[in-house]
Amino acid sequence: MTLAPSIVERLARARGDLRMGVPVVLTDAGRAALVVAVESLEAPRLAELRAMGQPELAITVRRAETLKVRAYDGDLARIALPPDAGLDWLHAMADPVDDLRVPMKGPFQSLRDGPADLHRAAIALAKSAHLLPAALVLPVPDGLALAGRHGLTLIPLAEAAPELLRASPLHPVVSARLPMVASTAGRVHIFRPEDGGEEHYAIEIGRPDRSAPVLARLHSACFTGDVLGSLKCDCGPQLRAALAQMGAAGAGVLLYLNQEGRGIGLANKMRAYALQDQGFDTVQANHRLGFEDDERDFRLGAGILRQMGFSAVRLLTNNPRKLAMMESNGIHVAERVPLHVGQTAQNADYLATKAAKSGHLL
Ligand SMILES: Nc1nc2c(ncn2[C@@H]2O[C@H](COP(=O)(O)OP(=O)(O)OP(=O)(O)O)[C@@H](O)[C@H]2O)c(=O)[nH]1
Ligand SMILES: [Zn+2]
Repeated sequence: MTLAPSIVERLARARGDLRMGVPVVLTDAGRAALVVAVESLEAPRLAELRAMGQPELAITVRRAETLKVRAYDGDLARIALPPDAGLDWLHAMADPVDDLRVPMKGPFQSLRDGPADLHRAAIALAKSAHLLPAALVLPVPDGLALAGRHGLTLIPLAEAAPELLRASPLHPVVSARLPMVASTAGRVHIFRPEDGGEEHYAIEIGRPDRSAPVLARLHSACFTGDVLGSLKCDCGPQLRAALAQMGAAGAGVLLYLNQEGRGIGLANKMRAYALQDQGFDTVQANHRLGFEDDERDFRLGAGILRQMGFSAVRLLTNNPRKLAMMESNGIHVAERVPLHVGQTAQNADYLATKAAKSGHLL
């Protein structure tokens, strides 16, 4: 143990830096770049980056499809920043809110030479900071010296890549009894990830037998549905119905996973809702923002169940991806228990889209 922060700690710092609009230095195989998230970039830093060289805009292939930008790097596109492009142009490239009003922002000069690893890592970091997935990347000759001179966080990709790929280990923090409407025998367990990310919760009802499949639900946080009673989705009724079913059975475990908006964060989910008001469905809206349909990592649910001593579940869900992810992460799904509640006039299209495009079972 040393006083210097580890790579996991520096990655947590980098996420905080990007949210604050502070550049981060990424290095890989002798190359280096200064990276800022477009969403949090401000004019003085943009001017400084321009004065230092030729910044490149990195966006996901999803966003590139909407903008009709050529993508030569598979999952992403790199665009040379046009000489006259200012902050407004960059924000419009990242944020689809005005796409319909101002559909074409080109012509674009997509870059195809050279590796895109630093750009890819920049987008991954922006996503994990719950920002729009767009970054400005400025190649620099000596990343180490630059980071040292300005006190910037330095991330060597060779060290960071395994950390970005693995599910962060979670540690139990505390648990306490919680009598609830659904059951007076409730207990809330808090789990904290090592990577400085969101905490997740397990709500245990009764004392489920660890040697038999437990009635379980993986619930993804939905502030609008769970708390506000939104009629646009079925999350609130699903949450309450799952707890009620566990209460009636006398045993069960509900994981409340803080993966708001299928992992894109509440601000981005609200951006998706604004696009839905323009006529796009839930999947199209995510794509226009530059995200995949579902950015959640279900491995952490399996990890929490294992830590709590469960190895098999009767899973309350209509989502086949959850079944597959449980099995591939060492939790046997003995049974799928369907959970159809909370249909409203306002969420009929949303539920139909989930069945048609996301494979949800009816
Ligand atoms: N990005 C985005 N997220 C949404 C939208 N509507 C709901 N969510 C989020 O979706 C998550 C719920 O996931 P769902 O796909 O509805 O259901 P599921 O949990 O995968 O599947 P079930 O187990 O069958 O309920 C929550 O995190 C919600 O915040 C939307 O329109 N856009
Ligand atoms: Zn919801």
